[in-house]
Amino acid sequence: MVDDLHVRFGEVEAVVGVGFEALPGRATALLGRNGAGKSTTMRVLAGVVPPTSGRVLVAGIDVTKDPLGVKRAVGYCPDVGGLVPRATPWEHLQLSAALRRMTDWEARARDLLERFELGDVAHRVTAGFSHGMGRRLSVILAAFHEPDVLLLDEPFDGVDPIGVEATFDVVSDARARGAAVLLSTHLRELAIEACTTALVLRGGARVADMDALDLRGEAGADAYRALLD
Ligand SMILES: Nc1ncnc2c1ncn2[C@@H]1O[C@H](COP(=O)(O)OP(=O)(O)OP(=O)(O)O)[C@@H](O)[C@H]1O
Repeated sequence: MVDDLHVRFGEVEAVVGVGFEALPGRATALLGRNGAGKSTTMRVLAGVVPPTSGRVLVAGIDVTKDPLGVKRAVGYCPDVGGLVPRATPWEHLQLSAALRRMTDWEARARDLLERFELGDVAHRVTAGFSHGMGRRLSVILAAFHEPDVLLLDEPFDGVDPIGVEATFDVVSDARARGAAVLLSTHLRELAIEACTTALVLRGGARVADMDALDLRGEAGADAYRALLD
C-alpha cells in the first residue's frame, strides 16, 4: 500500500504524491517513460530508498519504520546491478538460501535455473554473462524464496522469448500462492500478458490506474500514448 509517496533527490522530485494498492494474488504493471519514477517507486517498496514523505506498507510492514523487515519480506529484481561478478548462479542461490535460513532449497534452485535455461551455466561466474542472462538470474533470485511481495524492475529488458515465458510463469506462480506482484516495463504487450492492473506514471505522478486489458489493441495503444505525452 502506497499513500501520497514523495521522493526527492536534491532538486529532483522523482516521485510526487503517488498512491496505489498492489493486492495479493494480483500483478500490477508500472508503466511510464524514462525518468517517470518507476524504479524509484520500486526501490522504496524494496526498502532500498527511504520515502521523503508519505506512507508505504509492504506486506504489512512500514518501510520507514522497518526497512530491514521490508527487505526480508520482498523479492526484488533491481533494474541494474545486484549480481556479484565473481560468483556463480549457484553461489548466488546458496547465499540467498543461507541468509534466509532456507532448507531443502536445492530442487527449487535447480528447477528455476532449468526453466530460465541457466542450468548449463549454473557454475560459471556471472562476470561473463550477457545482459539477458543477468536479467534472468535476477528474476530467479527475486522469486527463489517465494516472497509475499515480488518486485520486478524491467525483468524483460533484453530477455529472449524463453526468458520472457519463464518470467510469465514466475509471475503466475507468485499470484497463485497469493503474493502481490509489481512489475515495471516499457513493453505494453508484455505488461498486458503478465499483469491484471496497470499504473501509469508521468513526471513522478500517477496518471492512470486501470485494468491491464484496457491497454489492448490499437485503442489501448492510443490510450497509452496519450497517457505518456
Ligand atoms: N539517486 C538519484 N539521484 C538523483 N536523481 C535521481 C536518483 N534516482 C533517480 N533520480 C531521478 O529521478 C527521476 C525518476 O527516475 P527513475 O529511475 O525512478 O525513473 P524510471 O521511470 O525508472 O526511468 P527508466 O524508465 O529510465 O528506468 C529521474 O529524473 C532521475 O534522474
